[in-house]
Amino acid sequence: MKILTSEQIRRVDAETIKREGIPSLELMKRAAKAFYDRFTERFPDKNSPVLIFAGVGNNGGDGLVVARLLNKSGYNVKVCIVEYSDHYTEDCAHNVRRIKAENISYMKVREEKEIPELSGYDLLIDGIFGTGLSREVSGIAATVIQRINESGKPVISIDVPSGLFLDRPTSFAVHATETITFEIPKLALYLPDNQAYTDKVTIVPIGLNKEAIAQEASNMSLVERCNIRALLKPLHKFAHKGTQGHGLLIGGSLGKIGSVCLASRAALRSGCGLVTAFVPGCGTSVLQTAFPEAMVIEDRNGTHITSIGYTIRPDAVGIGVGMGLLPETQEAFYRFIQQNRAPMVIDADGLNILSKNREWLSLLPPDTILTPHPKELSRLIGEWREDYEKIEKTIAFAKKYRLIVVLKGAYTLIVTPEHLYVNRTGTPALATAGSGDVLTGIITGLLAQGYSPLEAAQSGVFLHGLTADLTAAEIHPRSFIASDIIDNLGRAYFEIEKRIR
Ligand SMILES: NC(=O)C1=CN([C@@H]2O[C@H](COP(=O)(O)OP(=O)(O)OC[C@H]3O[C@@H](n4cnc5c(N)ncnc54)[C@H](OP(=O)(O)O)[C@@H]3O)[C@@H](O)[C@H]2O)[C@@H](O)CC1
Ligand SMILES: Nc1ncnc2c1ncn2[C@@H]1O[C@H](COP(=O)(O)OP(=O)(O)O)[C@@H](O)[C@H]1O
Ligand SMILES: [K+]
Repeated sequence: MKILTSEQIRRVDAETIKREGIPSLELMKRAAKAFYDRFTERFPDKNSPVLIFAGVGNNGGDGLVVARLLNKSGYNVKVCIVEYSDHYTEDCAHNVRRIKAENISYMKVREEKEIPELSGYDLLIDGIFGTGLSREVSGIAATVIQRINESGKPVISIDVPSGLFLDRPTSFAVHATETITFEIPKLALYLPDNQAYTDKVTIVPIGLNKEAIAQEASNMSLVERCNIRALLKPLHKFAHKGTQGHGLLIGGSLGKIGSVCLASRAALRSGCGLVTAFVPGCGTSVLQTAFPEAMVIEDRNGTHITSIGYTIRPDAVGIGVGMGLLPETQEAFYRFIQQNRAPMVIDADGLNILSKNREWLSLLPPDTILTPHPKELSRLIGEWREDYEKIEKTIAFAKKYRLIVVLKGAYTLIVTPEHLYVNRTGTPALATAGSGDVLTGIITGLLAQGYSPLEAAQSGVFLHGLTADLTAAEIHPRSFIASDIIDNLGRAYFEIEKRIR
């Protein structure tokens, strides 16, 4: 699904009206109905008092239609029109007349003293500003937003938390508990700098014209289940371990052998036929005991890697987890990347070694995958002031070295020289030791099976997060551990392959 800018969304909106020959009011109704359906599913208790804030633009118009729908189905709703301007859009003005005609209780707020007391409401719906926001919020709209945020009430935002800019940093906006956004994903909803404003995000279709969306060029998109489903290879009847790829995981040091165990197990569970772990001597018996399916090659040194040599021919390599930064290990890493030509994933200490020796970055074959968390990324590309700058710098870095950067986070970003992908699977359950090692293993396993680096990065990140989504009801997110990701990879495959009508 393409991520578009507010300008593009406005064009799709206008094109939908034109191409489908529908009045703009009809599109507003569709949007409000989509919001209403999701809202009533989440909040079925009709007795809970709901206050709807509506601005004077089309976001406010949506809010008013939502008020009408809720009122009609018996919800206890009141409307607060935040009159930050006298210029109502036509569709908003029409719906003000409709709520009057339908006797829905409403008030207009132009100054602070007119803002109603919020303590009597259970839920707030925010329809003050949407994609039309063009400047910092000030005046009465800012005061209302401040009150909403101070109320501590659950706030469900229509389309966008009011005040959130779609294309630049935001310093003040509604703190939404949930945003129900219309059909087109907006990048700002997925950026960590905006976490105070955007908690849960739900995308609802509103029947925008498909060709109008297709016409808009974008180098940003969401990774979706259907994309991953389409790229998964069939498992042939005559498959054998030799046809399913051989993954090699290189890493570990005394006290950090667990990381290679996790990565190797994850690689095998991702479906490759063979997995070998290359570890210092201290890791051999640990690996062979904890994970008998793996083969092990040991470094001549006991405690850390000093020289990476083997006679096997792996189809893909994952290097760096738990490896440490000792000078001999750095040397071994350098010699290895100079001669390795198998597709490669670099994580953890592999990334830290690269940030200490940036000139080595140009030795990496094109499409090598780096999987930094934000701290590791900053060591590679330097600090950033805000997310948009971070993304710009990451794209420049990916272009310069022709790499794929998997920037891990609540929403992991997959950055290639040409495109930015946003992954939405995963929960805070994944904020647990070793979860990144598992991701490295999964991506290595997928690469070994012959997926392209971009496919492996996308599907690896998607599968990894999906395990947490699927187990949310049975493994409490607090007690979920990295091995649970591995144990549920098969389930994630089932989910992706499931036919959906
Ligand atoms: N996507 C779709 O296809 C569909 C979209 N729909 C809905 O339309 C919403 C977009 O509506 P919208 O364009 O009327 O803008 P909205 O956000 O209501 O703002 C209103 C006006 O406020 C102004 N303004 C801006 N910043 C300001 C500020 N800081 N302080 C004060 N004023 C400020 C600015 O006007 P200006 O003053 O710049 O002339 C702006 O036009 C969208 O989010 C969705 O809910 C659905 O109905 C149908 C399908
Ligand atoms: N709140 C969250 N929501 C979704 N995914 C998360 C969240 N926190 C962490 N993750 C995921 O968990 C993994 C953590 O990786 P990393 O920080 O390298 O952990 P470790 O070093 O312990 O292995 C990443 O894939 C990241 O995207
Ligand atoms: K809003």
